[in-house]
Amino acid sequence: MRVIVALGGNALLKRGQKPDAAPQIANVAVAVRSLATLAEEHELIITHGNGPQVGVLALESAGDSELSGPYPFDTLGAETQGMIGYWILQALQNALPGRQVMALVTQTLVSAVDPAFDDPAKFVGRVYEREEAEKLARENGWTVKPDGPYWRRVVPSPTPQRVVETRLIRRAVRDGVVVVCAGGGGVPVVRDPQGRLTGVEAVIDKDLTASVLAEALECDAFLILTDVARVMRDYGTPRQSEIGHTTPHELRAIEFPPGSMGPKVEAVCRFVETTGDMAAIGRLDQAARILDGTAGTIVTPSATWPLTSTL
Ligand SMILES: Nc1ncnc2c1ncn2[C@@H]1O[C@H](COP(=O)(O)OP(=O)(O)O)[C@@H](O)[C@H]1O
Ligand SMILES: NC(=O)OP(=O)(O)O
Repeated sequence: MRVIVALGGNALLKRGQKPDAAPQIANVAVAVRSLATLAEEHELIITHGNGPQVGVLALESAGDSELSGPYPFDTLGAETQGMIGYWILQALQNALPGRQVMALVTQTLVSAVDPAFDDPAKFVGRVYEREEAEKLARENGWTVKPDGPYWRRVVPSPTPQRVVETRLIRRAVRDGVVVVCAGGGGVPVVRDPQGRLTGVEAVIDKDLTASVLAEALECDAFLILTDVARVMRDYGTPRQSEIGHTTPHELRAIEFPPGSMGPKVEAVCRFVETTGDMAAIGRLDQAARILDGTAGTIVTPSATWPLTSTL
């Protein structure tokens, strides 16, 4: 089987956790332990988020008095691909001796007139109490929005159209390479009328890009790994309950928050509706169990879809 896995940026750097390298490398190790099992049996493509990390780099660059201004978000996105891609690459190489592994700087095409440029929605950086977030927004010209009980900076997040390096990724996967790519949803770029690429100021949702890539690479399964074991109904209320096996039709009838579970649900629904294959959302350390249908929220075209066919 060909399997694509998206690792959450917040799962790699948990809300409230200090953004040092060491805890993130430890979280990568947890993810890679569960991914190595998959790589032994399947073709594997790994994407990852970068929301918390790109915010750290943005703050660093904004605080550097040597610079005439902060680095733009396309450049910061590429930096996070290098940093997180390196952590995943090394952990996979150590876990899978003899297997070829590659981490690729990847660009994702978006539309220059995407309405998302006028309505920032992608959470980046750390969480703040409301008062502090609003003060920082006034001082730095940020937009901030609530993220659960906290507040966070948001930046535009246009819809991913295509991963520029798709053909190269397909070739590497066919050659048996485990490919780490499209980190942070891919560096956002637009193509001008002459066909030239230019970066734009945005952070793309990695779950939506993973869905686009999963379709283009004809993946058989799409897993989103994050910090919750299952998607919940009535999340955050006393009535909350875990969703086990479900369909896009059932999921689309439930409202999920934008910027966190919303894009994940949209990404898995889109993949299942378009391909008729299975997708799932679950915890970072349970990849193999999620793929065999014994953990996570499993999304299939119909409720009677035979889960054992993913084995
Ligand atoms: N209905 C829901 N079920 C489960 N988790 C939810 C739901 N709605 C919102 N969430 C939140 O979504 C978070 C995962 O999204 P996010 O932090 O963006 O993940 P990541 O960065 O790992 O991709 C969970 O930690 C949880 O707080
Ligand atoms: N770019 C992106 O979707 O990052 P997160 O997974 O950290 O939100």
